[in-house]
Amino acid sequence: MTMSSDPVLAPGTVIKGKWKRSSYVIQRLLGRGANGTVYLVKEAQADRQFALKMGRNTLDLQSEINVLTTLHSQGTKAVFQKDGDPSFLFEVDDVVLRSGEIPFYVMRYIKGDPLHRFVAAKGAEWYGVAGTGILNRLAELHQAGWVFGDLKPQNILVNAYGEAELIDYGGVSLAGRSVKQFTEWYDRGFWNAGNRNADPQYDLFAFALLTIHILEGESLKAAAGRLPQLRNTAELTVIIRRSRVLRPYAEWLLGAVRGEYSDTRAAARSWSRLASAHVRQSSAKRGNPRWLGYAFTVSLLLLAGALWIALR
Ligand SMILES: Nc1ncnc2c1ncn2[C@@H]1O[C@H](COP(=O)(O)OP(=O)(O)OP(=O)(O)O)[C@@H](O)[C@H]1O
Repeated sequence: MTMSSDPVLAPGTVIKGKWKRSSYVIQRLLGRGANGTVYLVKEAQADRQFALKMGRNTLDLQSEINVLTTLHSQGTKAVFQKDGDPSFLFEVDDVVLRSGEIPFYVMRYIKGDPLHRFVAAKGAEWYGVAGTGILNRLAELHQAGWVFGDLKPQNILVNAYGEAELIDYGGVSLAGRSVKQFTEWYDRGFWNAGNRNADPQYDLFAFALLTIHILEGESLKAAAGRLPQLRNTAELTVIIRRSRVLRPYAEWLLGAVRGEYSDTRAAARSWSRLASAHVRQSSAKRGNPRWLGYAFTVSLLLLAGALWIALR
């Protein structure tokens, strides 16, 4: 939700932290959402670029900043560190603007497209690669005792190689608490498939629904429009079983919709196997050169390697 009373700061505006005294120059708007406005910025004294997220008022963003700071201090390394890159959370401070004192945080700038746009541009086959990255990120969070909550295409940025990063930690909850923020279509409660307690299965359900939405959007739209009492796992099972495009992932999706996975890391591994098998099969069917299939497999292996390095 964007408020018209919430003006976008112009390029060239300098944001100077009240406490830490660092200055950042706004280069352009990256996006706006319910919790804040995100800008591409450059350090005033150096050339490094970051993304800077600013709340609209004193209270906005505070809980998101608290979660990020805790994750950071817990050393949830794989979530926050990519080899050579600065940590995801770079700095937290307040800025004094005409509208009052506003909290902001500075994070790694992720060059990529939201998941749905990435798939629209590259083709459905690439969904498998991006999905592996998403599930690995979720596995890291779950292992650290957190649940992402509001998984949606806009909260996932994917680069040209299919590497996916989660952004927007505003919906993250400690496992065992209630989910703070969710998007109806991906929400277990909306589909009468379980409660809104933050558990790893909640995120895996959301991932499954996200997959159905991106690859089989019309069927999901029709089912979501039915009366609440008609929305259930049986309905989702029919969509999954009938869909040609979902077929490579059908068994995996059914498991996630039914809440059967107790270990996100194992679920990510089995997804990754399905994704590479699917790519190999479809490139063989189309008579594509074998290297094309290998290119996907290499992308998956690179993701796995990066993850292994990050977790060491
Ligand atoms: N680290 C980042 N690197 C690049 N772009 C980013 C980054 N963080 C956010 N963005 C962009 O800014 C947009 C808004 O960010 P974000 O989703 O964090 O805001 P929000 O207010 O929490 O949104 P929502 O209403 O979805 O909860 C994103 O959709 C994305 O396009």
